[in-house]
Amino acid sequence: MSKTSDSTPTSSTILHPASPVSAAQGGERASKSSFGAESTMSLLVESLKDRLLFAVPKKGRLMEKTLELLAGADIKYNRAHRLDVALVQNHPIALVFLPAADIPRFVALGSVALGITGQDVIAESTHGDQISELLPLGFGKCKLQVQVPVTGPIQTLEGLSGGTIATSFEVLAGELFGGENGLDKKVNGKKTRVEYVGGSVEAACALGMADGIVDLVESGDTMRAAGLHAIHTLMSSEAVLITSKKPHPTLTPELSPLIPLIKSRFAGFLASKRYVYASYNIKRDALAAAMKITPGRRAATVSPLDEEGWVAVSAMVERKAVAKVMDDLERTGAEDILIMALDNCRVGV
Ligand SMILES: Nc1ncnc2c1ncn2[C@@H]1O[C@H](COP(=O)(O)OP(=O)(O)OP(=O)(O)O)[C@@H](O)[C@H]1O
Ligand SMILES: O=P(O)(O)OC[C@H]1O[C@H](OP(=O)(O)OP(=O)(O)O)[C@H](O)[C@@H]1O
Repeated sequence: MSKTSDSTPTSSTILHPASPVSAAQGGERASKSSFGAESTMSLLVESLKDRLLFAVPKKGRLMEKTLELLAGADIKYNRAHRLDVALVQNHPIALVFLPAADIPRFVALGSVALGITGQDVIAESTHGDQISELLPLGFGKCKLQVQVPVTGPIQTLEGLSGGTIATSFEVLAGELFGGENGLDKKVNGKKTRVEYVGGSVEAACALGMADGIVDLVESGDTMRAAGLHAIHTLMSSEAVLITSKKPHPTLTPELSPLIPLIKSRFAGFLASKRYVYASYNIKRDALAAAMKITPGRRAATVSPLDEEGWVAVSAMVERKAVAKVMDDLERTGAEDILIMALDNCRVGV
């Protein structure tokens, strides 16, 4: 995660000044002869006025899954090369492509109405208390953990107090050790040094620069490869859809309904990836046992078969459990067990 400046962003600062565009062309690069850069930029800023601004990660792990989510929600846009703003073609929305680390500030300060970023980024941001989480998105899952060398002399949080910690999460690490209820006060009063490192944090101990680190863990491969292990978890994190707790200045009655609409579309698309649709036939006297295996999200659908004593059942089943569900159904006497992927759905949020 990179350090970010604290300047208050405005519409014009979210555009990439090196890529003048015409609003009429929906973000296509303008012909150089038609406008000066200033006028095309003011044209595009002008076109943002009647749109809901939605900040999304411009690179890294969160970007790919976010683009899938936008496609699943039928949010169509053209993004010109090197431009950090894209006008959505089928809704009054403008996408703003920003580093994940900057998105909480743009949302909290009202430069954009919606955003997608990691919960760890929000917690690290000094604007975290102004952010409202609308929907967990199920990707970007990781943990923020305190890690020390497996064979090192320090194996406890208390042992780290008064030493040196390397991290990209200065605020959260600082609070853990030096905060009002931090470890330093409880253990020995010595101040723990928190050194900011922008990347490859796991190398800090081996290079003798720190006694421990605070860093993200997803698979744990990096931690183990660096001869480290976790001794404390500060938080778990996943990507979330966020908005500001304060009413957004540009949310007109026309634009406000877009927020629940986007949330509902995202929730439905995410559910369609999490669940599959199961259908099968079973004897009525084995139905009770089968219902325990496929209770459905709300309830299963049961309909009589055109054969005495048999019923057809359909229910949504978690994709990750589907193999065992089919085994259990088979053992219960179910036949003609079919599993169908969901292209999309709406689940009510
Ligand atoms: N293994 C991981 N390493 C870093 N971030 C992860 C990991 N797994 C999930 N995440 C989530 O992704 C976010 C980083 O997203 P992304 O990579 O887009 O940010 P970035 O700033 O572009 O990357 P970088 O941290 O490399 O600069 C983290 O804040 C966290 O929420
Ligand atoms: O548990 P893992 O799956 O190994 O992932 C965790 C690693 O991923 C991130 O590093 P990143 O890949 O962003 O590179 P960086 O070290 O430059 O931040 C993070 O800083 C950890 O080092």
